[in-house]
Amino acid sequence: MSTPHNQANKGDIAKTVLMPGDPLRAKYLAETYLENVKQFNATRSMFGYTGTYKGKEVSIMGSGMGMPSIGIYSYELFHFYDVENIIRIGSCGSFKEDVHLRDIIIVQGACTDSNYAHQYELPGTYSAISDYSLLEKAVEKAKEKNLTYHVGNVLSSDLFYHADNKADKWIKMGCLATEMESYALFANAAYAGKKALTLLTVSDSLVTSEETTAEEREKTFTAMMEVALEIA
Ligand SMILES: O=P(O)(O)O[C@H]1O[C@H](CO)[C@@H](O)[C@H]1O
Ligand SMILES: O=c1cc[nH]c(=O)[nH]1
Repeated sequence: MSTPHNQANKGDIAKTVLMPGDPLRAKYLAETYLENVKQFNATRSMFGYTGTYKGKEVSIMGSGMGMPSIGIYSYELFHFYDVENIIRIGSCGSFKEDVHLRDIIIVQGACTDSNYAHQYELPGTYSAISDYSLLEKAVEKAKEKNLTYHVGNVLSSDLFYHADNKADKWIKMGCLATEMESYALFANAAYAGKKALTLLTVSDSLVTSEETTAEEREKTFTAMMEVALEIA
């Protein structure tokens, strides 16, 4: 079998998939950390790999940028490839003075400016949250590794470049940072009865305007990658 976006056969993909937005971050992770690696997807250059980490089977696949993109890939993984857990490993822009470059955010919930949940025709507003068992494991691992981490709410935005800066209102509501995928991932997991979590590394700050390079975002957010691999 295959889908329009994934050339894997059923059985090629592990029960747990780590998903960076950047397919080159997926390639870097697979090449750096996995043993017995097999590439299962290259359609649209959205690279996907399965291998073992400390003897445990795990897959890594890019999600692309934004909710429509992760919406497609995660839907297919959950519904057509029997994937049980997806752990997004992404970058984000900090909203807070005390959330510094390279800190880790373990995402508890995601707010959004998108209408992704409109499809469910709910009689209200859907709150997208991560799976608590995965979140708890990530917190324990981050503590064990003595990492600087924050747990909380983020904004999943349709926008990277905002015509009008409305961040202040999200900051007032307690969002720690902005990224572009978690709300759709959590909603897809809930709809499929599966589990999802997002780990983020702060790549830039909307407070101080500090930023990391594209290459740093691809290859150096290893603390987050290692937490994800350890709990997979
Ligand atoms: O680094 P990734 O995982 O792609 O995540 C963030 O980076 C992209 C924007 O540069 C968006 O996808 C955003 O969510
Ligand atoms: O979506 C994102 C990701 C990183 N930095 C941002 O400002 N936004």
